[in-house]
Amino acid sequence: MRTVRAPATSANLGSGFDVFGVALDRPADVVRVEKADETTIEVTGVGSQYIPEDPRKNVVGAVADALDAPAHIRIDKGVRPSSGLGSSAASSAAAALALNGLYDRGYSRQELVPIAAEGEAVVSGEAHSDNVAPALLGGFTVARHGGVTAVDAEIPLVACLPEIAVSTRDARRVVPSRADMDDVVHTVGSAATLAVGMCRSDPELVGAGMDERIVTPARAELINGYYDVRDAALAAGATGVTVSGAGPSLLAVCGGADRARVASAMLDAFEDVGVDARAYQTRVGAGATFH
Ligand SMILES: Nc1ncnc2c1ncn2[C@@H]1O[C@H](COP(=O)(O)OP(=O)(O)O)[C@@H](O)[C@H]1O
Ligand SMILES: N[C@@H](CCOP(=O)(O)O)C(=O)O
Repeated sequence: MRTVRAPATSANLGSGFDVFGVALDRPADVVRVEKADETTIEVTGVGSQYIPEDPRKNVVGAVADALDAPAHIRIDKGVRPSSGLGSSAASSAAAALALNGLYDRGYSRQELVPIAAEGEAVVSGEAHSDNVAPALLGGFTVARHGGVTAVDAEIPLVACLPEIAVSTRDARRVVPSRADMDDVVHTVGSAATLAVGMCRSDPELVGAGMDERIVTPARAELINGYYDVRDAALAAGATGVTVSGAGPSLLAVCGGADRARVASAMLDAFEDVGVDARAYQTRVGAGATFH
């Protein structure tokens, strides 16, 4: 038997669409695997009523297939599905690491990234690895076609999750297929700033580098109160705010001393538009760990 905890993640960070990701210190999924003749799945925890236990529909079924590692898999969800916090990726990454250990497959964490990404294809139609990469490797990650680069960063964060469900599949449909060159240049400048900020653990640079004009405005439309909550977080001291993943969560970067104030400003702003929400005061954290 093997048990692995894998963290929530936030991917894109505004300017790094389908490329940048960070592991969050909390919340997390816990996945336990035992060898079996065929794969069966049990799901408990946050939002488990919305998660299929059929191995063809649950992301961990695809990961078990990819590793040729049939198992009884128990998932204790800490990351709500359809949250923009890499819920499916947390399960995929945890299952990949746990099954790799259970069956002694010997893959490195880097090698497990495309395997865990097979799980993402089950729910969003694409094997994008910008969530599973930080869930496995921790820190700030850059996922490109040639592989993944990861760096540790000390950055305080607030992830604010409203009681709205936005599926990644639907939120990918609103992404424009073309962009103006001015906006592309702006995005490159932001992305470079953000990457430097992560390497320096500088919340000002990371916040400034989240500014993006192509994908974020299209997705903001799917989140009731997005601009009010963003502005409230900025007024409370956040250095940058964007849609977390495909939404509906918002991710704010700030100095450690401002985190509680930013979290409460975001919650109040959601409440003002009649939306219940919860806020995680968190930071860039470690990747999946064995228990
Ligand atoms: N192990 C799993 N954990 C979370 N969601 C899962 C899992 N397996 C399948 N799903 C399905 O994936 C969808 C959530 O994934 P997604 O829309 O990408 O949200 P998130 O941003 O939270 O990962 C839901 O429809 C859910 O039923
Ligand atoms: N790059 C993807 C990330 C989706 O993240 P999720 O946490 O919402 O599943 C996208 O932006 O579509």
